[in-house]
Amino acid sequence: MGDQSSQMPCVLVVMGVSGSGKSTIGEKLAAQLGCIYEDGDRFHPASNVAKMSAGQPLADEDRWPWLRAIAEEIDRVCEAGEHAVIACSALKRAYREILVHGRTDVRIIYLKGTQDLIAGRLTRRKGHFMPPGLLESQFKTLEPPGESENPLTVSIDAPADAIVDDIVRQLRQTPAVVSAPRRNRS
Ligand SMILES: Nc1ncnc2c1ncn2[C@@H]1O[C@H](COP(=O)(O)OP(=O)(O)OP(=O)(O)O)[C@@H](O)[C@H]1O
Ligand SMILES: O=C(O)[C@H](O)[C@@H](O)[C@H](O)[C@H](O)CO
Repeated sequence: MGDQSSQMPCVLVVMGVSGSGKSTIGEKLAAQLGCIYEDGDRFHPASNVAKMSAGQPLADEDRWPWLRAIAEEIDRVCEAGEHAVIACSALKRAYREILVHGRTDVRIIYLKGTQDLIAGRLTRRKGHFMPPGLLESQFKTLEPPGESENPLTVSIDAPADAIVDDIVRQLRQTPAVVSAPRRNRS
């Protein structure tokens, strides 16, 4: 990550519903930071992609092995001393727990937008396996990250380059690591 590596977490997980811009923003962000970009979709087993392509939402059971594979990749990147931006919908808190648990050098970036805005973008998107019809279930499943997860949240209602600038500015301003748990004072 060039000069910025010292203040950047090892892995930035770009999360949000399908169509929120994870790939678009994630690729540009990685280019700006000078690190690798990885799309979480490549860790899906073929059965998951087939299910989504057929218009069926994934269940928790479908997502656990996929999330564990991404967590393994996060460990590999960090152990190798690399930096990466990884796109992963990570819709529920329990899913993010798998990606973040015990890893202090991972930061969540939440791409926040309305269903209307994203639906419009998805109907215009071409050549992607994910049908726009699954957006409603993505929003039903979504648990936006809470404060205790120390997310970096950005509005997606802006041009992609402006969103990336916003993320980089926030990364510089906020501490990467959640503060240590408070000691028991008794
Ligand atoms: N800030 C933006 N302004 C306008 N269009 C955008 C913006 N960000 C993304 N898009 C467009 O919206 C569509 C969805 O973006 P993208 O494919 O990056 O989302 P995603 O979260 O990676 O989706 P999925 O999870 O389904 O792979 C694409 O056609 C992309 O070009
Ligand atoms: O958790 C999920 O339902 C899936 O990961 C989806 O979010 C897709 O992977 C992605 O959005 C399509 O590219």
